[in-house]
Amino acid sequence: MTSSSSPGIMATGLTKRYGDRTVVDDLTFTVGPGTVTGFLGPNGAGKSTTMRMLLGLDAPTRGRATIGGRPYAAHPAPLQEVGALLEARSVHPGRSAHDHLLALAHTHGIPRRRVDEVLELTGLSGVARRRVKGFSLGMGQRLGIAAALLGDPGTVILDEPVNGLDPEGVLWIRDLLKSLAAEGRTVFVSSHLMSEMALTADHLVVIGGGRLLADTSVTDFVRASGQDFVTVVTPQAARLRELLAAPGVEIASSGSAAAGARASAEAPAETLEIRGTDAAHIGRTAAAHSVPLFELTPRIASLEQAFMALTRDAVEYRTSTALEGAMA
Ligand SMILES: Nc1ncnc2c1ncn2[C@@H]1O[C@H](COP(=O)(O)OP(=O)(O)OP(=O)(O)O)[C@@H](O)[C@H]1O
Repeated sequence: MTSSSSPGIMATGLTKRYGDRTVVDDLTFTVGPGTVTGFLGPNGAGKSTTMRMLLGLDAPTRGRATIGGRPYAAHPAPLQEVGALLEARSVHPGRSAHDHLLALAHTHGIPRRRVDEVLELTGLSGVARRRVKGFSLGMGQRLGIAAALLGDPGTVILDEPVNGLDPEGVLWIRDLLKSLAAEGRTVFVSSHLMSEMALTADHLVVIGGGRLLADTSVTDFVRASGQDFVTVVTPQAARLRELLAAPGVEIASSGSAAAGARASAEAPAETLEIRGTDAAHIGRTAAAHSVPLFELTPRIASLEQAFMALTRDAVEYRTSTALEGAMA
């Protein structure tokens, strides 16, 4: 990383009104270096608008945003300080990926060799001479990320970078973001995909209806929501209930016998949802008393549930598609 050490992103009372609608409402948060910070919110929550204000593309109605201690526009070489991928990209369709990046490098005083480096980094070397016009959504997304990284910036701001990527691309983005953070960069990445953020981010800034709902670590976010549970399938549900009974432990039965998880000589297996204790304790207790378990699964989907619980009132609109997307 060539740029100065990165003191992060700071939003103070950031507010945006369109007419009489307040779409970003008095947001104050900081994003520190060395970790991936997820910017979560349902569709229409104001994530893109906030990112555009951070990047000086929209003027705040009120409040202030700085990156590395200054407003974006005050950086003499912004591309070397902040790399951004926003939803709307402008790439000349007749140009090749290589030429697009080279033009960008020239304009911003970035050495030519950096073009090949970012092409390599984003897996585009093999298609670098092809016209962007023929690129898939995923390839276009990779090109956008290549452009964001061209200036070797200390801060990276990416709006929904996994949109349009296939599973391999999603995995690649996850690893890339983590390695950028491990190099000490500030990484701020928006998503409405909770499960993806659970795997990628260490810290979360959550908004709904333009307001800050949470600014916390992923672990604390889930823990605070009280939505964690463990799924257990056992043919000795009654016995396991007795053994696990303790203050704060809640055991619910889904009632259904798990098809295919039935041992011929035993009672039908029952599926239990257990809250207030963890999988390790349940597994040890069951083993110590020879209670067979056919399944013991900590539910990491709890980030979805925590998020849904938190944003339920703040969701501006929902369609079944948006909801399915949010649960993916
Ligand atoms: N130029 C604009 N004029 C009027 N309203 C706008 C404008 N830009 C955004 N909005 C509104 O502001 C709200 C927040 O939009 P924004 O795109 O920031 O949300 P988001 O969280 O990024 O959602 P998504 O994931 O759907 O992009 C939406 O209701 C949107 O319609």
